[in-house]
Amino acid sequence: MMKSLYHSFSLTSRHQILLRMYSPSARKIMSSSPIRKTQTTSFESLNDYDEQFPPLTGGSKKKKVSPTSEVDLGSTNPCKSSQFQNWTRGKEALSLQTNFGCKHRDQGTRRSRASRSLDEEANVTTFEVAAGTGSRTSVVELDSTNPSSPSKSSQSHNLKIRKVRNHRNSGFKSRVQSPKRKEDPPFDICSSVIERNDTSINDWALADETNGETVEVSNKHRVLRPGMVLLKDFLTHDIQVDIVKTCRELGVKPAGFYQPGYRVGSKLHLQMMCLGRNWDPQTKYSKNTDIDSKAPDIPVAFSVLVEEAIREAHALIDRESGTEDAERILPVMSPDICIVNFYSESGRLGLHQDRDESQESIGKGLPIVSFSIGDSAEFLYGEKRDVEEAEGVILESGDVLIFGGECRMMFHGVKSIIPNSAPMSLLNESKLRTGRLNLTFRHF
Ligand SMILES: O=C(O)CCC(=O)C(=O)O
Ligand SMILES: [Fe+2]
Repeated sequence: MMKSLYHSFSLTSRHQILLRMYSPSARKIMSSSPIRKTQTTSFESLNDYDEQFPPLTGGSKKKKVSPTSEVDLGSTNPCKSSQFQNWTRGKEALSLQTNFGCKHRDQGTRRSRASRSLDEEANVTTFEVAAGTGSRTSVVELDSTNPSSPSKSSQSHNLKIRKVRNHRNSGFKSRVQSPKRKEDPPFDICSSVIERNDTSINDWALADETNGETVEVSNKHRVLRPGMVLLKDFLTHDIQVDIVKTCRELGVKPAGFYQPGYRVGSKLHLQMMCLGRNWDPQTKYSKNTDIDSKAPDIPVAFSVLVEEAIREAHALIDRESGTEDAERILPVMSPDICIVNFYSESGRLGLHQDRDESQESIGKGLPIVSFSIGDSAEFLYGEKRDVEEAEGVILESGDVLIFGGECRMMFHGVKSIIPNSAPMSLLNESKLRTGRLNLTFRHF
């Protein structure tokens, strides 16, 4: 398994190009989205990865340094397209590559390079240690590649901290304050002002109502684990465009996108906006009575899509299990929170559990429903907060991932964003910036 995970995330751009050529869903991307240039995977590039998942406790582990390694493809490709049907599954990625006739040089050393030692943290009950590491609460530096994230010196962080202290000492009534941008304008997920077209998101809701109860299940969908379902290509092009436009519209308002972080100054490698209820890595869902910071409502059409996705997942679970037990395996959920993340090409999110919702919600296994739009992501998941043991799956634009029931507390994270993998037609029509938009719906 570790080997397969390792292999699944060692794909060079050449692999990705070939995978796309042979994968039906990827062909769509291939035809619309040019791949800029061929790159080779180097172990130097894993430094970033190490930064993302530093040990929670103790000193830093000495990393073995090995020379850059390339992955060669055989000159002929024996893969049949059917072999690529499952290419999104981490486990199958290894056999996929084997089928490709890939030759891995330097295999032994690569394994050790990817090696991380996070086992000692696997059993911790909370991972918000000090400034937090390796989770949604990761310690991360400012994302210098983010156009709306100006680099701040540690001096300015100190300044901020001092200001807060002065404020406290001045006798003002202090309230729990999330370390939000106050001075920065909201991040714009689109590259220029866009016009909303006539097909409003409310039309999807109407379309859904006319669909009745019949749910046709696509053969591309997968039950990854009991309670964890991947719906491939679930969001149509038009719906994706409208989601981008809606998120953009909400996101440029004062309660819109910002780079979340901690009071001490460290930030997550993404831009975030909350709908329904505010969450941030420092204060979680703690009530904020400040009227200005009220999260916008979740658009009704978003909620309709979530419920529709869960119905489709149920149909798939029933079909695969030959029972009618789906609602027990994956409970129904009607969302009252949506966390919208935007990852630039360098964006990522460490392995974490979504554990800040109510005990009741978590106890019932009410699922997290996640929409992916734009560039694809290498998504990791597993029972432990251990990158080596995690499985991987590629989430492409239009995919919906659902995890609830016994998978509700699964560790998960985004290892990387695959550059230039978004459908060109989506970018043209929505003006979405380079990167990935992700919406995770939850019930508090
Ligand atoms: O971007 C993703 O796919 C995952 C996001 C996530 O896990 C979260 O927002 O809690
Ligand atoms: Fe999460």
